[in-house]
Amino acid sequence: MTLLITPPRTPETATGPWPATMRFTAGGRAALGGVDLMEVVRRFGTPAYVMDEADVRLRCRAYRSALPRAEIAYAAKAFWCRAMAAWVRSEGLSLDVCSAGELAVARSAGFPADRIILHGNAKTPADLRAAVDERVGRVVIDDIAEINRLAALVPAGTRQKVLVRVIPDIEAGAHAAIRTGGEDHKFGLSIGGGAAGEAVSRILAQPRLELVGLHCHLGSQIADAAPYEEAARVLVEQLARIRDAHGVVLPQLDLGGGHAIAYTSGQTGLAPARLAAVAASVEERSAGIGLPVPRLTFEPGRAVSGPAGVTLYRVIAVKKGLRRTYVAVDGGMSDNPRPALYGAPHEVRMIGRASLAGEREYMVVGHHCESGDTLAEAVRLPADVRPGDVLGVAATGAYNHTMASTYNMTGRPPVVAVSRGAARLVVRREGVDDLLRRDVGL
Ligand SMILES: Cc1ncc(COP(=O)(O)O)c(C=O)c1O
Ligand SMILES: N[C@@H](CCCC[NH3+])C(=O)O
Repeated sequence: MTLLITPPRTPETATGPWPATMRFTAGGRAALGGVDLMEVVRRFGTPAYVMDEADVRLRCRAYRSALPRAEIAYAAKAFWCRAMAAWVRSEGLSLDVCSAGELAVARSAGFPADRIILHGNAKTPADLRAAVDERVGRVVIDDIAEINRLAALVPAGTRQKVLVRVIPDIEAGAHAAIRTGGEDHKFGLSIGGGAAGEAVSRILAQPRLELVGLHCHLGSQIADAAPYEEAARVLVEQLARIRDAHGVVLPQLDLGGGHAIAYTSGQTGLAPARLAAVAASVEERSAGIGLPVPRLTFEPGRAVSGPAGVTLYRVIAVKKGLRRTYVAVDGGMSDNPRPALYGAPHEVRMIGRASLAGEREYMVVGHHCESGDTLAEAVRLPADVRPGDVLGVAATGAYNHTMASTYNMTGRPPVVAVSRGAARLVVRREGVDDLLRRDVGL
């Protein structure tokens, strides 16, 4: 197969949605991680999530080199399995988990507990117990009552490090459902309303907890650095207030994640380099008010795993409707709920054969029983696209596998990792047998 030479892309220069090692060939084929994607289809079937290990690693490195003094904690909720844990661990990242389940995957892959931060607005007893038993590095307090609940689990003679999640009251994020930084959301403790201050006082009075800093998370798919600058300003001010009120200098500031990626060729993500300006402003502001510079943490999820993923589908039906032509595939909202939930756009390419038929506009839909089951609206595909063809959907490495469901008793797709010319299964396909095993009825 002759591969078209495309210049290597880095997270800073990439504007398109395809992974770093994606190569489209003149013959209509596509290769990822040096593997012909039709080979992946032959070996693992469709639908299948394919993850480009090199792209993930490149993004981890871009964060570390743009923010050398900051801690980068990958947000597991975006994409999580033991292979991913091994990649981010070996790239020196820390980890943000928000359940005992995400923590269990991390620990089973040997992820060091002291590099793990546990989040959650409603941590269950099992979440808190797992965090303490596993000795995670930090727990982020998101509720006043959680302070005593957590402290009661910490063994005598030890101390659990904690951060307090405050509400910076900044609205940012690509969709209302993924904005988390305002007063009118379920996350964090209000600064203005006094809950954040009360949490700080209570933790400082609690001998089994050690307050090490403040946390905030604004939302997700934020393409601009300005909201982070503003959040940093609010949080540094709070560090100064805590110092003045309690004589305690907190050493850490966690600014959360939410950095945008490109879902289509027209979009640009928030490159890690743009966050370097936020880090610089924290240094300046801290110096300005006589505070030692806190260690910053960033928690990117989507920006580490999202662009690395391509989902492969088989076309099942092509149907001309009143206003548009539908291309229906063998997956849909069960493996990618984002278009239905947030109106998220996606770029789609036919792979596997060349076409000289020109292009026309289609709506790519899934095979589930509802009209909102759309994968991509108004995408251009070859005019002769037909059942049996294979489509690749870009930028599906974040919040696809982790948010997948078994709607209509559809088993979840496998995850195939590609790297240096080899493909390997890292999460197997869920079959009807798996689904039936849970059904203990009759
Ligand atoms: C506390 C926290 N940190 C990090 C993230 C990761 O977000 P993203 O994948 O948008 O970077 C989230 C999810 O929005 C979150 O809730
Ligand atoms: N699930 C959302 C992101 C939520 C981030 C978690 N706080 C998405 O797919 O965009």
